[in-house]
Amino acid sequence: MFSGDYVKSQTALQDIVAHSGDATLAAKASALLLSNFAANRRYAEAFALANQVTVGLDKVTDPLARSMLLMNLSQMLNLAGQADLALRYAAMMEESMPPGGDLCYPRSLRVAALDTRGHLSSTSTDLTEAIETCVSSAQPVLANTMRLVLIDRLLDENQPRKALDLLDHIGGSIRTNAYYPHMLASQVQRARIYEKLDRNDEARKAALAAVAMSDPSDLSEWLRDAYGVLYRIEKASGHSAAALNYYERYTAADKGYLTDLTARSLAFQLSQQHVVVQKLESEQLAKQNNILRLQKALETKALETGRLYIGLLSMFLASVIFWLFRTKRSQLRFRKLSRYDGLTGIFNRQHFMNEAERVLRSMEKRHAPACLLLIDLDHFKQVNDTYGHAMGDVVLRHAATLCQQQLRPADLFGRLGGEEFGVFLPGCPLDEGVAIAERIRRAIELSPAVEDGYTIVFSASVGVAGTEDHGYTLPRVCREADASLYAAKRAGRNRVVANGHAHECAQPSVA
Ligand SMILES: Nc1nc2c(ncn2[C@@H]2O[C@H](COP(=O)(O)OP(=O)(O)OP(=O)(O)O)[C@@H](O)[C@H]2O)c(=O)[nH]1
Repeated sequence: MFSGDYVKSQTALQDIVAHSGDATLAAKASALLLSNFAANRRYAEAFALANQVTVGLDKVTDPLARSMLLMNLSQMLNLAGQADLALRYAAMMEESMPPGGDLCYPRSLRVAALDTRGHLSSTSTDLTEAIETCVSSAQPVLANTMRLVLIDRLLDENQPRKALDLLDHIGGSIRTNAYYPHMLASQVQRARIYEKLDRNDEARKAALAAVAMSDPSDLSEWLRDAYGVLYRIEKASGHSAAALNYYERYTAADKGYLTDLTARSLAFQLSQQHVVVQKLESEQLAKQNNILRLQKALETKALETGRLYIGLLSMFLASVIFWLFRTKRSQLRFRKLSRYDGLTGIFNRQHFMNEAERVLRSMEKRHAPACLLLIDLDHFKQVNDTYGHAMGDVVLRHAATLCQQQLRPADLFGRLGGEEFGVFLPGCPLDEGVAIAERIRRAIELSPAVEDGYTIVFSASVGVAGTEDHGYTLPRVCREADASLYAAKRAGRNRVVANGHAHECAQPSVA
């Protein structure tokens, strides 16, 4: 790079940045690359790299690498007219200097930034201190840079004599160091000084020397100023053609310089825009991520809540179903209790009567006959008295079973109380009813209850009444059947009586 092969040096530096794997080395290479891009007016790349380097600056701990980066950043930003930022980097560089470090660099950077800002005068302490620091730290090139700035200020302040003294003073050093920018700058300044001192021949000579040592494509302010001096001198001398020629060159150089200045500034602004856009994009991305995260959390919560609701609903439904089931079971149990006799499991009196009434209505509509049988066990008290109440229950259950065996599914059968049973035979004429009553009586007579080694022979009296004789009024039919039952009892028990007429009579027998 120092020998002027910028392309080769760029490739090498970029290779180091990308592949060295050494952060310190990469930082130093980046710093040099910044200089390289700036020197070649590749401002867009320079500022893009500057932004990149700024982001990673915290991680650069090596003092030399860090100060190289800070120095180049300060220079770059100053080049873009960003004097405040350049000052900040210069200050950072000075702060990070190890004790005994060379303060010439940060201070001269500070002066350069103050100069860009337009806050510098020939008496500024920053300027004089920077010159002293660079002289005492044996940095003649930087010391001369500061001195040339001082000469510039003296010229602006119309102190050409002082400026000339200083220029003569540093002339030897500039020639010795042979640093091209200084050689050019000192020639241009000499031309300006002589112009101010009305020493036009010397001014022309100095300006022509500056032009001669310049590259015609150079966009520096120095070349512009040299043409400016030449234009004004030729004009003052009345050399219109020469004056016009220099004026054209002056304006071209000025335009080139301003274009370059604008290019730097635009490149910087553009790079800042990229940074802003990137920041916005990453903020946007962060926001989107946040929204997605929140959405996910919300969905998870909704899912959990949904599950909870489903769980609660299921529990609620289960308890309702259970409750309904229990209620239904209780209902069924109560209905059974309210309809059936606890001992024998057949209809109780109430239910028997209700059902008999209902079926009787149906028979009446169909003009079909029906019979009512009232069955009463004979001398049942004796069974209880002889064998005990529990045995009496056995006999009652046994009697119920025997009766049921003689009945059809459509027949109604109930326990009307104590040892009395009722049978309602729908569609059954009286003679058939009597026959059934007789079968029941005989079954009871012939089937003693056997329990605990006892055989209990017992009998029953049956009263029969039919609709054919007594109509379809249940109380009446009941009354008639009861009368027949009473008749059967009075006639000696163990018999069937219908309409007051006894049927077959068997031997009364209680064991
Ligand atoms: N073991 C038992 N005995 C009952 C039950 N209900 C009523 N009894 C008894 O049945 C007997 C009925 O006696 P009574 O009304 O004098 O009639 P009976 O001894 O059968 O005489 P007749 O009907 O005139 O033949 C009483 O002793 C009652 O205590 C019952 O559920 N279980």
